[in-house]
Amino acid sequence: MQNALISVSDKTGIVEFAKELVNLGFRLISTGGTESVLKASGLDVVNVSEITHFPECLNGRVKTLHPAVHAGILARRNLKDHMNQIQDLGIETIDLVVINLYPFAETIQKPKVSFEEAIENIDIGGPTMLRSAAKNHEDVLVVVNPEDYSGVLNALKEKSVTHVFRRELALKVFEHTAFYDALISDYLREQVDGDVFPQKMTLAYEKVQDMRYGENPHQRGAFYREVSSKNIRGLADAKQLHGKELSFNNINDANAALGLLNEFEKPTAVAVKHATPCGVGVGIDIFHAFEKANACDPVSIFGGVVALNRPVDLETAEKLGSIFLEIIIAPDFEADALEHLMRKKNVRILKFDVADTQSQNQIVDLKKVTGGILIQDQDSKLMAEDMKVMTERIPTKQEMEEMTFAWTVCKHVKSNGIVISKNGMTLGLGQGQVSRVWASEAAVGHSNFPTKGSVLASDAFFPFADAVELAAKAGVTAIIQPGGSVRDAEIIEVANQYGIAMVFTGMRHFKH
Ligand SMILES: NC(=O)c1ncn([C@@H]2O[C@H](COP(=O)(O)O)[C@@H](O)[C@H]2O)c1NC=O
Repeated sequence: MQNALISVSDKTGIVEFAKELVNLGFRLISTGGTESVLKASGLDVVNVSEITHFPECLNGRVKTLHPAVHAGILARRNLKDHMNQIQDLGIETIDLVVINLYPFAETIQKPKVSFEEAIENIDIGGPTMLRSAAKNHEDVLVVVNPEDYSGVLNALKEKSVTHVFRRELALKVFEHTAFYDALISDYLREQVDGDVFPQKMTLAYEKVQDMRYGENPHQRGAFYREVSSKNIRGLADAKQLHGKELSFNNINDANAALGLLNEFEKPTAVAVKHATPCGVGVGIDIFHAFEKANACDPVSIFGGVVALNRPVDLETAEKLGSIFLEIIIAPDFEADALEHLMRKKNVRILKFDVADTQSQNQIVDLKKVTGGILIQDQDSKLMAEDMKVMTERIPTKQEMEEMTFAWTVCKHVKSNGIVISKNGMTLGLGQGQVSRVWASEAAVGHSNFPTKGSVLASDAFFPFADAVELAAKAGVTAIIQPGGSVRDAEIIEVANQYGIAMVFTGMRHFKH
């Protein structure tokens, strides 16, 4: 008779699975809680202590950690010596191992969980048996995921348990235990020093969905959610109210829109195309904010993403609905507004409140490079200090406010980045250019509105005075930039010549 050892925290489907195993001729061995559930359904179960001849002890810290269990799992059936040894020791083989672990992830994500409770939810016996069984997968079937119960039963019934199938199950175990341990080390690191640049880096992500394809149709893609005690909220938590499944590019673009929107508290609308802002507006209400974002570049917004930080009313929905958009994201939608937007078959409507992410500035930023990964703090600050006025002319209060807006947007544009704005509305965005003067030309050149009386933000210092000359000709009255160029004196002098007010922020915002 073959032995199946079952010890599960998540008891979903275990009774049905165990019944079928009995029908297939397995004897069931189990631990306390699992044994009770199985026995309650009328199954015959041997408690593991009858195998180990040792009682469960230390409040369940030691139940299955015993040579009788591990030798029974690890003995190689084709090695006579192994089989003789276990026979001499009076140990029976364990042929099927069904385990799922203490819910460590769920525990550390509970609000105000104590350190003690987290530690008690580190499963020791379970991973040890899983690893033993996965190591000896040629002889032992190992099931870590309840979703595999039916597949395993089918394979057993049809006598079609192949080497490939065994290996697949073993792989699932090591993926699972590696993920589990990554969560534990992440949690402990948080408790110890919160070091975000540890010597050994492990990350815990679980798949949310496979995408139809990646950035291009010939690339495959999938979306993963970060799992940690920090309970990071992001697009994986957005509720899709309408439209087709999100694509790889949709998620990337929406992420860029939310990152920028996250900076603002007043009613704000952000339009993004190809992960690049193409219009940002701050208004007295969300309708006016969106009108500004749209007016900035009504051409590029076509097929783009719009993210808003206030609920959408019918008036705003009518305006949004008049444009072809891939995605609309807002904290909520009034019933008539949603009904109006849902008339459009293709638009994806996401309910997500960016305010929920506002305390998440501890998160690191990862960039994949060939053969490695770059990790840095998020660019979560705006300025090193209050704006320092560098010119003879001091900016007006209105210019100061406008420069703060332009600077905030500029933080989110690809370098070299230049933003021109007026009245809480971007007029022109020059981004992703390889020279600062080209970025300035693009910002001025793309404006649909007169730039006279506008302000200009530059994500890094001006290497030359050419961009300032260009801004002056465009009618820019105030410039915000980090400063720090060897030519700062010359650049300030040019600003003085044109009566432009210039402030330094002491902080650069490259975005490569
Ligand atoms: N201590 C042990 O030897 C041990 N052996 C199995 N477990 C875990 O105990 C859980 C099942 O316990 P129960 O059957 O008592 O509800 C499973 O999640 C299993 O992974 C153990 N618990 C923790 O390490």
